Amino acid sequence: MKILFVATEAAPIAKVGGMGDVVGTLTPILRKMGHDVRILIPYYGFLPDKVEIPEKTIWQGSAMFQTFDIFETVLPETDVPLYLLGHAAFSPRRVYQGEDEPWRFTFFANGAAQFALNYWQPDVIHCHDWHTGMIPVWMHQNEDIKTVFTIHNLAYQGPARSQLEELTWCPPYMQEANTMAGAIQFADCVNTVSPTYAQQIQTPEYGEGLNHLLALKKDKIVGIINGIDTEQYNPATDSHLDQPFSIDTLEQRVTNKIALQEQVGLEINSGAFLVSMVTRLVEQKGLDIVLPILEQYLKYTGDQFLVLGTGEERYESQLRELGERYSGRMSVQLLYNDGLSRRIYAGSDAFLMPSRFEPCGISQMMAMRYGCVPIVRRTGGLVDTVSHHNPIEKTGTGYCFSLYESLDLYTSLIRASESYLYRESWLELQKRGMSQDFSWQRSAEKYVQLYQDLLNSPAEILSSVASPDSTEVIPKK
Ligand SMILES: Nc1ncnc2c1ncn2[C@@H]1O[C@H](COP(=O)(O)OP(=O)(O)O[C@H]2O[C@H](CO)[C@@H](O)[C@H](O)[C@H]2O)[C@@H](O)[C@H]1O
Repeated sequence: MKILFVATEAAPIAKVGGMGDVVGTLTPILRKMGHDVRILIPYYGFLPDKVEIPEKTIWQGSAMFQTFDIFETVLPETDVPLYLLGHAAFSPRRVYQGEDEPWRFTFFANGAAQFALNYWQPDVIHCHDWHTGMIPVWMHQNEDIKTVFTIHNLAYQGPARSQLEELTWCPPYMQEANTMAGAIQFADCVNTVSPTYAQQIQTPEYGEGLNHLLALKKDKIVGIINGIDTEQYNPATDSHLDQPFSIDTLEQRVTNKIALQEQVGLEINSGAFLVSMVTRLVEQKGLDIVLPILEQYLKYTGDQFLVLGTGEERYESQLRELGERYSGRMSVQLLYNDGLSRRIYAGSDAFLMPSRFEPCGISQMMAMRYGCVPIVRRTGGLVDTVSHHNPIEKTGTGYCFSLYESLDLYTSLIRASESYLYRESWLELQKRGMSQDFSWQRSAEKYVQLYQDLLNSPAEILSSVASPDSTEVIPKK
């Protein structure tokens, strides 16, 4: 099959969050399975620092009264052909955060559709999030190209219909309120990145205003859990670590903890319980329930707290202020740094992810792979990837709490912190996390099945792709 991934991110060269991980790690696996998979992303200003790009364009096209160039290269360390859509709008050295976002990404989607129609025609265009949401709308009546639309973040829905109409061609049959809604209505298949979240988004609590539409389209919505690149993210071979280790040499992990404490300015104390977060600092990630109890937690315990992330100013400033007051016990790293994120997974004792909602979550899987125990809220993909620790039965991989409330989070933190004192049981917990299979293989097979069903008989998608898990009871908020 010929599949074109169209997205705004692709790890390792243009990654802001988990969508980049998915695009950059799923595509090489699909190619290994024998499919001609290629990626198209915008040609951002910083890309020449990250990948070799020939000066010569391979194709020129036009969209929304503008011309654009297509350059071809290869995603580093893979054999995935990578197309870059070049235009002045993408020259700044950033992926997001411009006032021109609605225009530049609608233009990108338009250019991508032109590219697929006129230069390299795939069997399936696999679109990701609102930025590419108009592609399924425009392709709706094209019988040769099917579309899959993956929701990584339902909260960002793109320009509203009224603004869209000023930007581009909105076909008369498109009645939806914004780009994301258009994609949900017209894609041949919509998927999100975990079975639990696929169910949750059909409820008012998680539907971000689109729950009715999603419930109406439920027959074409599936949940396929994300994987991680287990070769790239392997504590036994990761060159960013001071001391590589495996499940059999877990006692050596402490060297990474000490090196991390030293690097981020925490007191060097291998016995202190070190809890970390690596995250975009946005409302989704649960900062609103962390901040009210953080000071109390630091006062009550001798634990250490570390945050790596960037995002909204209100969160950055509150964290910075607390970090200054609890210097040595709390460290706040307001930056994006892949190497440091790996050192955090390898050196911290616990990884906190108290998300308000979580389509899948990749960080908690990376944490477990590196022997860092997750403390998560039972929501979305966190339900599907982390199970609650039961020291008697010797089961579970982390600490889970249910309510989106500071008190529930606090209780869970204290419980984890106290359990850390029982070293043997903690070691077993770490090992259970490290033994989980988070590789892409099973999910990649589900995507292939989904593409194949789409090309053969669209009506059968759900019966063959949806896993039994997708009928799970939706946990209450
Ligand atoms: N400051 C920083 N420095 C270095 N690395 C950082 C970083 N901040 C974040 N990261 C990295 O970015 C990734 C975050 O991925 P997640 O899936 O956990 O969340 P995100 O909300 O971005 O993804 C969205 O899309 C993905 C993919 O579908 C879904 O899993 C998820 O639920 C959804 O919200 C991880 O690889 C993490 O290490």
